[in-house]
Amino acid sequence: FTMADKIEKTFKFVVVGGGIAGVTCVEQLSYSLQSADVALITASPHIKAVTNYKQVAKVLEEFDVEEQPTSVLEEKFPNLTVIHSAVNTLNTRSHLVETADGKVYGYEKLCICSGARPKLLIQDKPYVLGIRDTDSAQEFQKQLTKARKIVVVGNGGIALELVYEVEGCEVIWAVKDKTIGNTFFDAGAAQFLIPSLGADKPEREAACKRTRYTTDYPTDGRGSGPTEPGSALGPDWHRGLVLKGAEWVRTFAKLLFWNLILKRDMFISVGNKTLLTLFKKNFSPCCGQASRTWPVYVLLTNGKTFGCDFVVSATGVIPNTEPFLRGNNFALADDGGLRVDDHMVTSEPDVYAAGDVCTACWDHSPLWQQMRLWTQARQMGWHAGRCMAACALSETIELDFCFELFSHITKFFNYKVFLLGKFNAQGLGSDYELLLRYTKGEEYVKVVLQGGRMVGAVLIGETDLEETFENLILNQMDLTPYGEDLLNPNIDIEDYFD
Ligand SMILES: Cc1cc2nc3c(=O)[nH]c(=O)nc-3n(C[C@H](O)[C@H](O)[C@H](O)COP(=O)(O)OP(=O)(O)OC[C@H]3O[C@@H](n4cnc5c(N)ncnc54)[C@H](O)[C@@H]3O)c2cc1C
Ligand SMILES: NC(=O)c1ccc[n+]([C@@H]2O[C@H](COP(=O)([O-])OP(=O)(O)OC[C@H]3O[C@@H](n4cnc5c(N)ncnc54)[C@H](O)[C@@H]3O)[C@@H](O)[C@H]2O)c1
Repeated sequence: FTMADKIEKTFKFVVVGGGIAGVTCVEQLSYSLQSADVALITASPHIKAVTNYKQVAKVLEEFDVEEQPTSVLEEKFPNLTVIHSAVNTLNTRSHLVETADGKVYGYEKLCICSGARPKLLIQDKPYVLGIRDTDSAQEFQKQLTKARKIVVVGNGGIALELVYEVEGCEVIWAVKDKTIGNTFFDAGAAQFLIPSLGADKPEREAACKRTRYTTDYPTDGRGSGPTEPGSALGPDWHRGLVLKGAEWVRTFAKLLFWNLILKRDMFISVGNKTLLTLFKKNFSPCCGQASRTWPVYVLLTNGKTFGCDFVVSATGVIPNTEPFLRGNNFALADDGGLRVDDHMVTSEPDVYAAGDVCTACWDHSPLWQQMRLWTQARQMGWHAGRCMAACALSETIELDFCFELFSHITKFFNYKVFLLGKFNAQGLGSDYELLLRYTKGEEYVKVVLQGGRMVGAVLIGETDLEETFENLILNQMDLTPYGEDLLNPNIDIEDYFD
């Protein structure tokens, strides 16, 4: 039998993936073309839905994210069919997909929203864990309840959240960069945040304008199996998970500033007895743990060795492209994502992609960059849905305004964080100026100026400057006459520009 002999049904639109990108795309399609047959094929039994969406300013947005049963979507959109299975094969020439249960579906237009998975330094379960979906977060939590010491490798969003949240367990944080949080922060912002690592956490968390991740009901292992990745966790994923180690005492993360480079070949994971013995002979004890043996040892490139219960590899993501590549001719970007143009179209005819699986390869606005984030997954899914519908109706649409300016609202170490534009002067070379305002423990404000115009900003704490700064970046006003008054706390900057 060929795939074509087994076709169950042909849909006008098929979307693969029940994460934020796929669900937003499906909603957009089902809403714009109510008579069109739409199918959502997803490996995970639940979908991620955006709720309480709020536009904070012109591009800054916030929303909650709920894990919902797929029936909620089907009830809302009568033209939608949800198929619970993973896509195993795609044939772009015949416009067919085959799922893990052997069923074949035809499509006129397809959107791939299969997300990404952790880029683990080494595959060695249960000693090396990645965190992506509900199952992997629960596995981490389970292992942590028995752990006395863990090693966290990586310096991005997940590592930052973990070293702050984990309690009752010693944390060795292996950072290869000179400062912490390098995917979001420069050295100044890192310096501002570091004292929070050693401080007691506040009893009540500060109210925070950020997207929130919730599950409606207790997670009980209904999640997808190991070969079927679930949707990515998102903001506040650790809320509701007790992240306590075995000793049940509050210790603070140990920040080891040794400028480590942890390369795959230097990273020794030991389930292997020979290595363990060999290793123990040369093992130079540290942190007063001389007499203990550990399930796994980690050798860092600075020559230090640490024993621990397990390692968290929080070292970025790899787009989930594999099932779609065989036999097709997709152009891939350097980061492994499916290359898409400004209409979210891949290099294969009638195939679109959105969210973490794709790489935005259009000419970006000078103030936007792709980061694999919740907000961008929503924006791309929405834009892909609009483009697919417009194409079916022979209409043309422009790239949406949200891609004009990068914006991200989040929270680290219990501080509100707003990132705008070229917040770390990305790609500006040396042709920029920085203005800084720093009040220890309260706020960190950084403005990036180029040619007297604001091109980026980092706001940490309760600054209330986000809307004004977003405006100043979007309108590209010459700010030279205001000089350093721009950040003068005694001047109400909003009145200034009204
Ligand atoms: C721990 C953690 C914390 C995060 N925190 C934040 C944050 O605070 N702020 C923020 O902006 N972003 C955050 N992110 C990033 C954010 O979650 C992702 O960028 C976003 O969820 C990506 O959405 P997506 O729809 O592209 O992919 P995913 O959410 O990964 O969804 C992919 C979907 O595709 C399905 N799928 C995969 N392969 C197949 C297949 N072959 N066939 C059928 N279905 C398939 C999966 O089951 C899943 O439903 C975080 C990520 C993690 C892991
Ligand atoms: N609050 C938020 O916005 C938030 C929170 C968590 C996760 N996320 C997103 O979720 C995704 C996954 O998070 P993540 O933290 O794994 O990825 P990330 O891309 O944010 O960070 C990866 C980190 O790993 C480091 N790294 C890479 N290879 C390494 C190696 N061999 N040795 C040591 N360090 C190495 C990088 O320098 C970088 O600091 C990202 O897209 C991230 O943006 C966002």
